[in-house]
Amino acid sequence: MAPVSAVLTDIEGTTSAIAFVKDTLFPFARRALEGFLADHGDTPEVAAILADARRLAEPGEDAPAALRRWMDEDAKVTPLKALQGLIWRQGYLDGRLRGHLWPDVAPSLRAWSRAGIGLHVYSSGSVDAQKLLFGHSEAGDLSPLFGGFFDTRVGGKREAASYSAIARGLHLSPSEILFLSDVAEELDAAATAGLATCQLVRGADGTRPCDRHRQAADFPGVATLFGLPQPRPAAA
Ligand SMILES: CSCCC(=O)C(=O)COP(=O)(O)O
Ligand SMILES: [Mg+2]
Repeated sequence: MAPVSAVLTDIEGTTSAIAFVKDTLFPFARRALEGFLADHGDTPEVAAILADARRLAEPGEDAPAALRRWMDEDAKVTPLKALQGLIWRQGYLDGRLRGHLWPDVAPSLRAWSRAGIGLHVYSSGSVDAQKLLFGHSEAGDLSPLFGGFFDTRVGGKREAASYSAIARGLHLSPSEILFLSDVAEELDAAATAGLATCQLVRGADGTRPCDRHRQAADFPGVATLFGLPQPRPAAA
């Protein structure tokens, strides 16, 4: 096993509770959708997202209807993810949203970063949404810890080619990168591309363990398995 020089992490189910994404973030965007489109639909950024949505919509379906359907299906479609990121921005900036992180995550990320391990994110949530979640997290602004942010623009999370592209983008050999996720199909794709993998099996999220990959209950457990530093003990 090559030593780990970089960690690539998923968000939902890995750094953050599935319930935060499904019960807080998604309903926030759903409630705000119509008003946001009415207020911002003419801006170049939102107009480009709507054009992309129309291109991917079913025949006869308009962009708002397609966006609502994708929300209902939890579809990982790039225009929906881009729009959700823009809607969440308002909530993060005015304090209605704060990014949930499991308590073990921030201390471990800080320890790994101090040790020179590169930290990167790969989520179906848009790059903007990733930066907002880590920038306005319950543990403060963690965005400076991360070097790279990747979303579905690089490809789907269940496709090996996406992980190869990320490794090329980071100028690293795939075997130096440790990918963390709760989802077996994502870990399978990463392993096919040659990345090291570890499944986060978080009891509170009801993750189904997958014995094709090494498993940890939290980030210190990942550190133990892969020889990464442990967080500093909390001050008494
Ligand atoms: C960037 S936080 C929102 C996450 C999100 O929109 C989502 O669909 C979950 O994707 P993940 O790849 O982090 O499981
Ligand atoms: Mg996940």
